[in-house]
Amino acid sequence: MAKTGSLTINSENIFPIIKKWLYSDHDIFYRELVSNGSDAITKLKKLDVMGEWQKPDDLEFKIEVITDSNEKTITFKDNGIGMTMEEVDEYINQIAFSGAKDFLEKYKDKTNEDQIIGHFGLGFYSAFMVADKVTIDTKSYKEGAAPVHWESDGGTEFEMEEGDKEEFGTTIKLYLNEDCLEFCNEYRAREVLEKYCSFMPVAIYLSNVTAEPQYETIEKEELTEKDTVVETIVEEAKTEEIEKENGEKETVEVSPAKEKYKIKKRPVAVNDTNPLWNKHPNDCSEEDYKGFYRKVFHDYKEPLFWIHLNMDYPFNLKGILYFPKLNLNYDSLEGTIKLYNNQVFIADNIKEVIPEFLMLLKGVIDCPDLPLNVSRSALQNDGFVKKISDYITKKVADKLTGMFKTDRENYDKYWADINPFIKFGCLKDEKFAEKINDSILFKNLEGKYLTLTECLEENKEKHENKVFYITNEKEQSQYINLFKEAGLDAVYLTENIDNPFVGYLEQKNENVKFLCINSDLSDIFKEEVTEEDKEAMKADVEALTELFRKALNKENLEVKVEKLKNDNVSSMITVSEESRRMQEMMKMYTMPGMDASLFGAGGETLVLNYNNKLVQYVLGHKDGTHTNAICEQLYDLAALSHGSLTPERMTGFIARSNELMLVMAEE
Ligand SMILES: Nc1ncnc2c1ncn2[C@@H]1O[C@H](COP(=O)(O)OP(=O)(O)OP(=O)(O)O)[C@@H](O)[C@H]1O
Repeated sequence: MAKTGSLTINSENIFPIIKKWLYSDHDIFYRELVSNGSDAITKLKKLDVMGEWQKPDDLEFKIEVITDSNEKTITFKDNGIGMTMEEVDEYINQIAFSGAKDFLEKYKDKTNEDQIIGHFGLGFYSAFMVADKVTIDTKSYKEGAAPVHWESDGGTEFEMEEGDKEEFGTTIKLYLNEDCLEFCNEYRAREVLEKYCSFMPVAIYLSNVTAEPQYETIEKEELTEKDTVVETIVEEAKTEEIEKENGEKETVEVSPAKEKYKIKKRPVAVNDTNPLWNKHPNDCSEEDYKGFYRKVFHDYKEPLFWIHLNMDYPFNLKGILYFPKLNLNYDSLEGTIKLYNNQVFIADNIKEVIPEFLMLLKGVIDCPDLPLNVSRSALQNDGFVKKISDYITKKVADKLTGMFKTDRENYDKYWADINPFIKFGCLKDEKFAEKINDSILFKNLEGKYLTLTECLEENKEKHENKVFYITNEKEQSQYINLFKEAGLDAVYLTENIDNPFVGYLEQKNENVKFLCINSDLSDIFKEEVTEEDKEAMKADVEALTELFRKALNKENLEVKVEKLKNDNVSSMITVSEESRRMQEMMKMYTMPGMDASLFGAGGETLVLNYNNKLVQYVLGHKDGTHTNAICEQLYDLAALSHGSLTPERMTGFIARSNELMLVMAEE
């Protein structure tokens, strides 16, 4: 007698809502049905271990996914625990369907922002998102259990009767609706299975009933009972004719006759049932880690190093985090952290669980204890989730500080790659910052990597509690040379992140001043000037200021005249530290194309070297024919070595340079 029933869900409202909910990842039913099969097998395995059931020796636990594009169906077949009729009634008719109802009630008013992590909690019912009709054929593992056939058209009414399934386990067949036919395409199926099921604990085999059968040839001794032989291939012995010493020819056998078998291609599981993160770190080789990285992230560049997370208490968490090799010019600074729940993929980069700065890394995290059937906003406020996230942060900091202490050579080597990550971490996470503080490095002019303490110590004599830094090696090359000549040191802080990071450093180290290398010319470059000298120069300074202001048509130009030790330097531009930072901020916050000088940035000073011959020439020939041109040229040269010229000034500079050369040529 067939049992029929209907659901108390109102079908008019459930489908539009659930379909909308699944709009972004409606492939998720694959994961739900495969993981139900995997759970059913895990349960049976447990019964075997407990001695309540005995696994037949020749049984291989597996899940088969069979696509049929002619019939427009997908079949999920497991040899797990199966269900009796009472169980189908309870688990499917009541629980699965009522789960759908609860879900509907809870989330019907929610928008996409409040997505449920990984969409857990709907399980079997998700089949109806893609299928018009679903059938279940199941048979419990229990002795003498009767098979059950269940079917439902549309997911609101069902029919259940005794079925004809012979082996224990469950087969679920989805008759896809017209909008979702893509899912019975074998390649699409493989793609989805690889996304969600790559590391599930039970072997998953995908097959396509409409595909041409595939074969492979094996050696005779490789044949196993599971193979289906289609043909026996007899390879004849191979012979060769050789010439004996006495000149006679002889035929010898080089390889004997042998038989090979053409067999049906052996199925290959789509998943790896024992992912590397589950193994003990001592059992994993460097090659294992690198291979796993390549396979999961399809990144041909080798990772720098990695952290194997392995925690049982107070919560269960396993995973591997890789520090990727960054190519700052081309790669966006975005990594991928894949989150799993008992080897079932949930989603990438769930920021509620994984600290934001760790998203620059690549890795996998499997945390079976995560409460995933709640919304994202609830996760954010969950104390347990916070503990997980703190644990991961701590482990990462420990790895880095450990390496700094015991393997400084490599740490120095990695610094160029890992520093954006560490700096971002310092800005984002106070606890991380605290731990990592003493392991932050600065690359100096000699290319050595120093900590802040080391840096201050080395330069104590020359510039106490001051750190000069370079933000752009090319633009600041003139200053770098001056620093080198004077035996001064500076550090490279040239990444985008360094701009906010300098602010952070100053905040943390109140007594240390951080100055951009072009912010002011240090006294070390200057000759000592007595008060009398200053008095004597005063008129010249005024004259030069006026000359340059006039020549450049810049009334407010700041001009400073210094006696620089290096008399080859004629002119330079310095930008006060405050103005430079202001400009950086402008760059970050103003619209592209907006001129930052509109906001009163500037703060430039033209420094002229009193010891330079050209400067002296200008002073001696205030009304000379070329004086104006020289003034302009000196300014442009200073601006060029400081950065760049505006398009107008560049055009003028090129024209003027040509004219000056002509003057030289005509002399
Ligand atoms: N392939 C299967 N073999 C045996 N029992 C199954 C199978 N699929 C589903 N069930 C039973 O039906 C129940 C309901 O399944 P459903 O997928 O809706 O929810 P769930 O797996 O319990 O939870 P989740 O919502 O997290 O998936 C399961 O708990 C299980 O007892």
